Amino acid sequence: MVPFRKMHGLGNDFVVLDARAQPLPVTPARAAAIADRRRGIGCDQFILLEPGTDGADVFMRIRNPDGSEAGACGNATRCIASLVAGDSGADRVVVRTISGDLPAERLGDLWRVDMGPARLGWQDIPLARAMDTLHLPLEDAAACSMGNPHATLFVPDLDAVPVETLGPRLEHDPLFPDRANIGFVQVLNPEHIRLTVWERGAGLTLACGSGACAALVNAARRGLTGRAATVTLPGGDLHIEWRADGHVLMTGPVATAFTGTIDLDGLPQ
Ligand SMILES: N[C@H](CCC[C@H](N)C(=O)O)C(=O)O
Repeated sequence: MVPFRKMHGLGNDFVVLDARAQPLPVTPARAAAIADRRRGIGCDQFILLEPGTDGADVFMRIRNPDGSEAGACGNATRCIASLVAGDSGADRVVVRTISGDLPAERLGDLWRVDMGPARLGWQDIPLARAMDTLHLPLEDAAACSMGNPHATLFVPDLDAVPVETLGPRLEHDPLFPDRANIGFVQVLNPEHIRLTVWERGAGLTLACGSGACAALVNAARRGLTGRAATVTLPGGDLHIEWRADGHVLMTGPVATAFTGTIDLDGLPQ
């Protein structure tokens, strides 16, 4: 039996397994089985902690409920920073992902993460061919990478958007060879936007940290907001700042819902 921790950031929820002390046999199929909300524990992302090396306190591997691997997860980064800090009492933690190192810092009850630079080139996202990433020939979306692919659509009324039909259609559009996370944004004012995200490999979530970063960056590139704003998601608020050096800072809460144990050997290979 292996202990797990169920955490969430604004209702974007995670099952966390800790393989820092010894490796755990978690295949993509097993991660998907754990993420299943009826047959498993249930989560938007499955997180495996591996040992940190040279400058990183921990390595965070991220899987979606469909078993696919993700290069970034903002809400999980805050949760994992607080979990790792809980061991040592540290106020600063470096979380390494397959997309790079993410320094995180405690700010009272909240955690702020340097999510790295927003990448704006069409190859960075990636898109299928060379084009202006600020105006895609697909619903006039804007795209950028936060270590994972994001497209942002600007809409006048978020409540009128059929996210559950449009989301999966755009996620799988041939314009996105690696698929994409699809964010729907309503700009309330230059310091405040609303966002709902249809996540690649996960579907509709209550919050998406990297999606909030991408939404603010794309809104600022369009001149719809300044370089810092509150992003209101269905699960609550994040504060996002696109720093002058291109790095994006995300600030928000962390929570543990419960802990338990799971029999990995009982899961499909
Ligand atoms: N919930 C995460 C993003 C998961 C992204 C994943 N769905 C992908 O395939 O890139 C966040 O807070 O940033």
